[in-house]
Amino acid sequence: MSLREHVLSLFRSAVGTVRPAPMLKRALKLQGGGCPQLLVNGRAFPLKRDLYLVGFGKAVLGMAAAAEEILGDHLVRGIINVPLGVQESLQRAGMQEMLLKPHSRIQVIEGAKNNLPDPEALRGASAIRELAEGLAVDDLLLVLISGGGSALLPAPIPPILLEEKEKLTKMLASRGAAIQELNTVRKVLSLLKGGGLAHLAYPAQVVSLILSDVIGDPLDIIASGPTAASSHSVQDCLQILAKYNLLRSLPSSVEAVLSSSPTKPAAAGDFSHVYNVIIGSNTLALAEAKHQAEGLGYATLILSAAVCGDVGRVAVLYCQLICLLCLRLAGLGEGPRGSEVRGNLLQLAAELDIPGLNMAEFLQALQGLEPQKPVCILAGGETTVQLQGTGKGGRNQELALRVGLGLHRARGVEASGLGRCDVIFLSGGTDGQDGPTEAAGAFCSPQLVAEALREGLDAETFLSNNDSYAFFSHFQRGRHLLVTGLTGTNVMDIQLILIRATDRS
Ligand SMILES: Nc1ncnc2c1ncn2[C@@H]1O[C@H](COP(=O)(O)OP(=O)(O)OP(=O)(O)O)[C@@H](O)[C@H]1O
Ligand SMILES: O=C(O)[C@H](O)CO
Repeated sequence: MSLREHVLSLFRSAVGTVRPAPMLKRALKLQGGGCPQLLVNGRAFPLKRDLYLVGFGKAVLGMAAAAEEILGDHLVRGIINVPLGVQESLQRAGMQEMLLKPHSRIQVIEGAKNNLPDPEALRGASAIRELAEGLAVDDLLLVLISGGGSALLPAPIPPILLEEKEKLTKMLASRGAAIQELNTVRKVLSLLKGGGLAHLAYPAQVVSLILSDVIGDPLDIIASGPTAASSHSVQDCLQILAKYNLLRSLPSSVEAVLSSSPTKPAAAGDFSHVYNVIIGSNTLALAEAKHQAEGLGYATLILSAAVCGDVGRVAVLYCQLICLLCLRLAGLGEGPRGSEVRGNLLQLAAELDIPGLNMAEFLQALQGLEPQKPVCILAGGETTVQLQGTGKGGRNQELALRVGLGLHRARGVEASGLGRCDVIFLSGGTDGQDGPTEAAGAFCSPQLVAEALREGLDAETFLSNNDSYAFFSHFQRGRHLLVTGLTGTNVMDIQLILIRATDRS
């Protein structure tokens, strides 16, 4: 198999493991018989009375279909809020397994056009709220949560109006607020976020199955943590509003809610009736790909599942890493060039401040890999692109093109080692859609930019207009685009590097 076939198969296996059906089957089991119980990650919850289901998020339809299959007649009723048009697109894509059966007990409400809260999402949130409020002590509420859940579960605290909350969210996002900041504000202004849903469901047992689309898998940030204890207070919210210069332009309704909010977050003890479990994440996807890569004979290491920061700087990090791996395979890793590249990597890691990444330890682990084996490095996370141009692209295609350009330049450096290795780099969105394009991402090699120049395509010109999709669609008629179609899941993005010594026989 070629490197290209390997890299595609590894990406597919990473995504496959966090698809709704396999994920739900791993996490959730039903033990029937006289005293039926639900086993969630091995923990038993007796089904004493009624079992209900609610859910909200972009991947929740497939999760609900898989859950209903497992729960069968034990499920009394369910309500899920999912993105507008998702049933039709899954139908069109032939993904029947992600759709509910005709006589499903789960009601589907579609809303949140363009990932923004709207009256439909509000209607769905009210229905979920009513269901939760009506639960009794021996009931069990299964909650399915995935990315996009914040917009799909709007419940502004009165007198805040939906439009006011939407406007505030939009302003924060357009001023560059990170998801952690955005959701810290959302939690304080909502009846259901920040643990609100879990409170309303009390005294029923609440079990939440969560697909994480946030770096580090923070329970209180993913979909704004409707069943998680919030670690933030109203002061944190005020600080964020001040940072983005919004304190003076707040509607009076928001001011009223902020001034009457409790100053301390709820105690963890208030959540003793709740079991939150992450059933899918970037970390899990990378672990599966690692397992597969080892099976294919690669010496494999995971760099991090939290790679974030400016796409340009992240591209430099990957280029330097590839250069180091090539030097190593060429037996030049310990020379002056190797030391220089290691120094660059330590500096870049410090600058990017990737949560949990210890670059010195990673470099140490690299040295311990079997020297003759081909190498596979896995990573994941979400970069940021500051749009300068008017072109079409996504952060994964932009990253792949930038890495291609960096490797092209590095090939010119004496004793780079790149000429002695076959290299492939892939970056892809696990949801199957990178930005507003039909591709999930793209791959590159050190030869890509030179080959494109021969076709009259200048990578730098495309990059300066954020036009990575146009570049990859034209180059070799799209051969380097990663096209998977919608996958029905989302655990951010994945990057894969495969390197082996060039066969000179
Ligand atoms: N022309 C472009 N070139 C590069 N990146 C782009 C371009 N246009 C949009 N983007 C990036 O694409 C991202 C939005 O796309 P996408 O919907 O895949 O991501 P998202 O909003 O994080 O949603 P999800 O979490 O569901 O993947 C933004 O981060 C934006 O910066
Ligand atoms: O819904 C949200 O808040 C984001 O997708 C993060 O989970």
